[in-house]
Amino acid sequence: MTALEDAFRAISADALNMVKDGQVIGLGSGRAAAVLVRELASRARSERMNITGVPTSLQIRLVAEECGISLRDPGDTDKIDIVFDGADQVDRQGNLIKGGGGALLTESILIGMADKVVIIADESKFAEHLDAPVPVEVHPAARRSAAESVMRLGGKPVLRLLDRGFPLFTENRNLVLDCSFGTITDPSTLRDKLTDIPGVAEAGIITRRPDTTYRAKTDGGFDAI
Ligand SMILES: O=C(CO)[C@H](O)[C@H](O)COP(=O)(O)O
Repeated sequence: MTALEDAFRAISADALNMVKDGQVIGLGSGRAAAVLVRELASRARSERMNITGVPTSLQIRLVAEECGISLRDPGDTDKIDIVFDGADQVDRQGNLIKGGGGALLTESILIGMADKVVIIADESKFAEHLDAPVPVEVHPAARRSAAESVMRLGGKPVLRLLDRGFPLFTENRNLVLDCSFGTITDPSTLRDKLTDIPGVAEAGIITRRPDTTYRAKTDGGFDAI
């Protein structure tokens, strides 16, 4: 196990102190979320807590199923007690870039319905301002028109491809444009402009400030903001 995985496990142990019996828990996607989900399952078992997980992707659903967490579909849920998720970048104000795994639409929906948002990211993801490419989920019929609109906003869109040049399709059968804007000084306005583009299902900028943000350190330690 790497020091970073140690840090994710230590963070999970701390973060799971927030979870109470009977709660509905949003399960984010990615590596940090996968560590937390495994810890959640073992905590729920050892403390005999009855927890319902709501997965943000098939990736995390598979992890949760393997651990025996009982699950509910996002579409059957209107309220989540706590969502635990990762992030691709975190700025000083707590704005996030998400969608590195292509699960941005459901992640954003769960963050929107959660009472509490907890983010776990390694220290390389923290920056003064957001400047990483913004994943933008687009309907295939808007592949070109949405890319043109992104360019008019000053962005450089790149269609996300898998190995051998095959395009990535999200679980919603959409495409992802990874859009570079340089330094993003006004994430909220950029998010609004991107989500206004016809055919855009979601933009991977989250402006809801997390209740807790954990920073995993490469020496195995962590801190919380
Ligand atoms: O937004 C996401 C998936 O769409 C992930 O939360 C994000 O990519 C971070 O993943 P990891 O913990 O593997 O670095």
